[in-house]
Amino acid sequence: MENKKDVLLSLKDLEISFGAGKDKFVAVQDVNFDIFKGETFSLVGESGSGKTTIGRAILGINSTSNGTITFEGQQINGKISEKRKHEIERKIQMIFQDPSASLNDRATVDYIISEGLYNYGLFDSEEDRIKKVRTMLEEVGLLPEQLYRYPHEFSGGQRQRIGIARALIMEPDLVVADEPISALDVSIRAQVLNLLKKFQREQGVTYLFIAHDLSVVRFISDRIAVIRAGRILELAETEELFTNPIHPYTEALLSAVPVPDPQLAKTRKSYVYDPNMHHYETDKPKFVEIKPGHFVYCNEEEEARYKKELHEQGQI
Ligand SMILES: Nc1ncnc2c1ncn2[C@@H]1O[C@H](COP(=O)(O)OP(=O)(O)OP(=O)(O)O)[C@@H](O)[C@H]1O
Repeated sequence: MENKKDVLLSLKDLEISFGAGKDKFVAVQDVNFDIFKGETFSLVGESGSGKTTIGRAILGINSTSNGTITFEGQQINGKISEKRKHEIERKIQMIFQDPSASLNDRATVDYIISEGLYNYGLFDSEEDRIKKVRTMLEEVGLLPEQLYRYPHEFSGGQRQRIGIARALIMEPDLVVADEPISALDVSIRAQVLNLLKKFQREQGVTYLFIAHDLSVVRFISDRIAVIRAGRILELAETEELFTNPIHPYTEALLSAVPVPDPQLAKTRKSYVYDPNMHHYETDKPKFVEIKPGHFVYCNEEEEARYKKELHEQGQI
């Protein structure tokens, strides 16, 4: 197991905008976080909050308008050499939400899983390549004899397994998993999450897991960042976020998470978040580390109030 505190990816003051002039739309701003080697870091927020935009910027698909993305200590946004770009495209892989749309339906499973191996010459001989692909198929719970089938011959869950095989065969350091289970049948979601965790244990791969639902990420994440309207509002270790949420938006999201215990469900407060309570343009909020490892986006007055409350509760 690698030291979890080694930073693999770092986003600093990241801003991503679309359009220009009066049509300019800032989709992501003030985004600051590090992802440690070997962890599962989840980015959670409602539809349109900017999760996919951040994931695509890390992969180099979206360009950034401000700030830096650093991977293995080197900046990867903005101008980078073709050689470095090629290297990163192997090291950072993506798993998509909709396995039907993301797999080429005219290609066999063998071709889909091998494509990256061909692009990077990651095999010694044809025999070696087939062996790698067969082993990977078994690793994701499919049968080696299904090698020459086409994606439409598989169920949704099996197609997602093909998508996972295609990403993991590249032995990436980071996998951006963008809502990898939300298009799947509820009954097979846990299996796919377990499969992702298995690869993490075996290969030490790091995940940036994107989801719109906190309950999905609770059991797989080491740390969670909550995003709303392009800004990260809170970031903490998973249990810390669930037991001691600080930002009112996180509290509102958590009050929507179903609680299995009916008694507990009755006593839990229900929060409604009013976005107008924050005046970001005039307040100059910052992403402040309120407790060790627990960050909240807040202005000075909120910071003082949060700290006072935590002090009174004996948390700091
Ligand atoms: N290419 C683009 N051009 C213009 N606006 C865009 C583009 N891509 C994304 N946006 C806008 O940026 C915002 C963030 O979108 P994004 O897809 O990142 O959200 P998301 O949190 O991933 O949502 P979802 O869960 O629906 O995928 C949205 O308002 C979206 O309309």
